[in-house]
Amino acid sequence: MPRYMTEPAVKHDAPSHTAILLINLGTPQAPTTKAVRVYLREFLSDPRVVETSRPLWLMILNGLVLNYRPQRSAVKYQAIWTKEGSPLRVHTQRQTQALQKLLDDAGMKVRVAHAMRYGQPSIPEVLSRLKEEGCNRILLLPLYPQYSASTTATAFDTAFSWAQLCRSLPELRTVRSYPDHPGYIAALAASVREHWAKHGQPGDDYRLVMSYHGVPRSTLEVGDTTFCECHKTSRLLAEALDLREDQYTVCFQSRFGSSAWLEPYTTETLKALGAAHVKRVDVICPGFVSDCLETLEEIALEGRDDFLAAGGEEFHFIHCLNERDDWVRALAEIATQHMSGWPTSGPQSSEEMAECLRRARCMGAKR
Ligand SMILES: C=CC1=C(C)c2cc3[nH]c(cc4nc(cc5[nH]c(cc1n2)c(C)c5CCC(=O)O)C(CCC(=O)O)=C4C)c(C)c3C=C
Ligand SMILES: [Fe+2]
Ligand SMILES: [Fe+2]
Repeated sequence: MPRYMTEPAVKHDAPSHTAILLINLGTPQAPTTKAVRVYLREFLSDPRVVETSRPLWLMILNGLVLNYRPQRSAVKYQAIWTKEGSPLRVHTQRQTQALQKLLDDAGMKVRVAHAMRYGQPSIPEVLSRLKEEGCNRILLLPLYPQYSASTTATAFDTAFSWAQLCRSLPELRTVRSYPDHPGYIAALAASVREHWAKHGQPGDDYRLVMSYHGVPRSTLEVGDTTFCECHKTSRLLAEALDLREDQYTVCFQSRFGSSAWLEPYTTETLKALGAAHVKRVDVICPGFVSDCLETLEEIALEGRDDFLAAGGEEFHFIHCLNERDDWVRALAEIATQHMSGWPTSGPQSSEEMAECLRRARCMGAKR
């Protein structure tokens, strides 16, 4: 068995293309215990996600977590599942289509595809397809504005593992994070202002709660930058909205297991705000650009209950950016900045290939 993939026959005059690969987390195929177990097994076996010692963690995962969590999580997925499927998948597909249309309308010749880190369509599968289609410049653009080793780095690891098997490598570029991109911040601010226009301007007893997906606190101590990037986004969003420091709160949700995660926790924050008789909270989740289980269930349903049960009066959830025009424009800007120098105006013949053809050096090559 050859170690590296066999390449299609060389066509010296074949056009080469530029592609953007949007990468998201992935989601179960169905809101059933079985499908959620398959998804969680792949997700939670990733050493970038759970850094506990392997043998110990695999015992806990197989002996406990995969026996109990899939059923509980499936009930939560059922509460948010749509006719078209999982919200995370639906929004990622729509973002892909919207970005493709925007670039087409702008006259750019760039392919846009998406892949999921867990489940389908997988990163290796989509990279192989793009390569077969002649894309030899591929920009990896994770749909995570803030960097985290548990999301961004594992997506890149997967792409690079695929690349390690390629004989003829495409050019690969990565977008690490974009927590302060002006277009991203402006789209978030516009979504809040539109929400205020619809539900009334906030009064005195008001808090804009900015909730991000947490990670174990130990990862901050060893150099993960999630915490700082979340705070940077929050400060810029508050500035764009002219909010005073006492009008907004940053917190972290989705804690998994019993170790300490980034604090303050969203659940405790909402309960404390309710108990302190803050009349109204609006919750926005700037770290998620597609509505998903963590926003539609954990915040919009559970978070609401927590706040109201603790004594709060009015709770609103502000939807993720999803396929808002201003967000798709921001994505296009982020991608264009990172594709700088790459041909994006039409199918190109590689100069080296043309040169090779001119000199007839490879004319005898069978492949
Ligand atoms: C076990 C540790 C986890 C880490 C670390 C983690 C980081 C992390 N996750 C997201 C984004 C999403 N996570 C989602 C679901 C989800 N996350 C974990 C665990 C960790 N995440 C689990 C077990 C689950 C599955 C659901 C459950 O059983 O609770 C989702 C939603 C997926 C969907 O299908 O809708 C997203 C999105 C980020 C951004 C992040 C690090 C910053
Ligand atoms: Fe998560
Ligand atoms: Fe959750």
